[in-house]
Amino acid sequence: MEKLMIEGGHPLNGTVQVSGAKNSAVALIPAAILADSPVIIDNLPNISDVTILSELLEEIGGSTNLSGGTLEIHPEKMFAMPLPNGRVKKLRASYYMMGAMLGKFKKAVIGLPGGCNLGPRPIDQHIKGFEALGAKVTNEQGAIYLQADELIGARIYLDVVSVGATINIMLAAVRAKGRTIIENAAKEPEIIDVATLLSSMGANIKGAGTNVIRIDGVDELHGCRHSIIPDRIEAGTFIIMASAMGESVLIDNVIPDHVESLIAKLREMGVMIEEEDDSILVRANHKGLQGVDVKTLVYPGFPTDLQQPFTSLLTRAEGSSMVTDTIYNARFKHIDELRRMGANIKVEGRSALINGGSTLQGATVRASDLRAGAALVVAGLMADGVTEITGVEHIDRGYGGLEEKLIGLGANIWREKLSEKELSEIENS
Ligand SMILES: CC(=O)N[C@H]1[C@@H](OP(=O)(O)OP(=O)(O)OC[C@H]2O[C@@H](n3ccc(=O)[nH]c3=O)[C@H](O)[C@@H]2O)O[C@H](CO)[C@@H](O)[C@@H]1O
Ligand SMILES: C=C(OP(=O)(O)O)C(=O)O
Repeated sequence: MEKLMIEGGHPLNGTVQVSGAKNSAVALIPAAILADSPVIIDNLPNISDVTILSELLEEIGGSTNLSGGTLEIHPEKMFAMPLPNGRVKKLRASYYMMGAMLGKFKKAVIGLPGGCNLGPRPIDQHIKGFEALGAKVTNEQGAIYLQADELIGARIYLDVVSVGATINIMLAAVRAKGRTIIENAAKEPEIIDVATLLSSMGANIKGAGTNVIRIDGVDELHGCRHSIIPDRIEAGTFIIMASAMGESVLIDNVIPDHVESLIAKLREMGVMIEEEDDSILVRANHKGLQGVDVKTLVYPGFPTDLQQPFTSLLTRAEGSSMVTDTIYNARFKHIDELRRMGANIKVEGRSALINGGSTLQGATVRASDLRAGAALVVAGLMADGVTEITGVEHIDRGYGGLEEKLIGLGANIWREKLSEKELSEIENS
């Protein structure tokens, strides 16, 4: 196990390339199960979620070849191998194996997913969708058993706007008989990306990116080649880092529309941002930043996945700020760690109240989840002295080549192996 070390206070300058989107990649890889011939996915991020999903495809009899951001998937020999335990627990997106295997084999056994611990993350809307399509779904000893004689299109209204349920139902419905309509669907760009891949495989999907998606089932899906959209959350994280420590930072390979809610808030704070076709330039504001209030919402609202790194930035803004997470009310595990670094933040219910203007001090802190880790990296870049971040495995789920990218911008960041003593402290905590 390793820890990230950051010597704070170095200004950031230069260009950083954004990778392909994690939350697309983790749906596109399982989607390949539905094809009858090879699928090639380009622009994959170099993250552990991608590696684990590729291994899961091998567990069910597929063959995969991952090289330099391109994954070739051969689904021809895949079968409905039960996956009640093991790798499925290591990430959230293994739940997409349910929709894809149900769609292809009409049956699946998949353990309940892992992923970031953000408080309760039920999958009742996924199950409601599978049942509406005709599957019998049971939960036995922490695994979901799905079985259908045949899948028949249905009208499904989601009680909660859910990215995962929208994609999972699409995956199950593309090879169902007849028409499926998903109402109150999520509209995130990653949903459009998945629909684009499925359409290239021969699926018939209309309305992805709106709140009503219509799917006309087809008998067969074939292989194709697809390139993943840029990661708006990684891009947003670098935009936040540049807002905190940048002199002149170009974030390249980003779709500015996808980060509009973040850009609007940063401009309100006084950050100077220029949008180009597929890049964003952040320039230093020497007059200082102002605090703002922000509420996370479903897309196109402010993304919950940027709430944690944005909170770190607000510790350096003048005045008070309130951050409210309406998607995950317990997504505040980074706050205790930021306090250790000298931040003045109180959590009340779903909100964090930040008294800004603090100069953070380097400290030993722990990333409890992926974006908490990103928040601590932002804090470490701003802090006086050295910050040590453990829990790096969470950060590696979503940020490929983070140190290299930050070193390229002028940060002083490196990895060290944890000592025996540090390992035993973590095990006993
Ligand atoms: C792999 C992936 O793409 N992860 C993203 C996905 O997670 P995920 O797909 O798990 O998140 P959802 O959009 O499903 O969750 C949104 C809200 O709906 C609730 N809910 C969800 C499903 C359900 O069946 N019942 C239910 O009540 C959740 O508890 C949460 O409060 O979207 C989240 C919200 O943008 C992001 O933070 C995650 O990065
Ligand atoms: C919550 C996240 O990921 P996951 O849903 O994969 O746990 C995230 O990417 O911020």
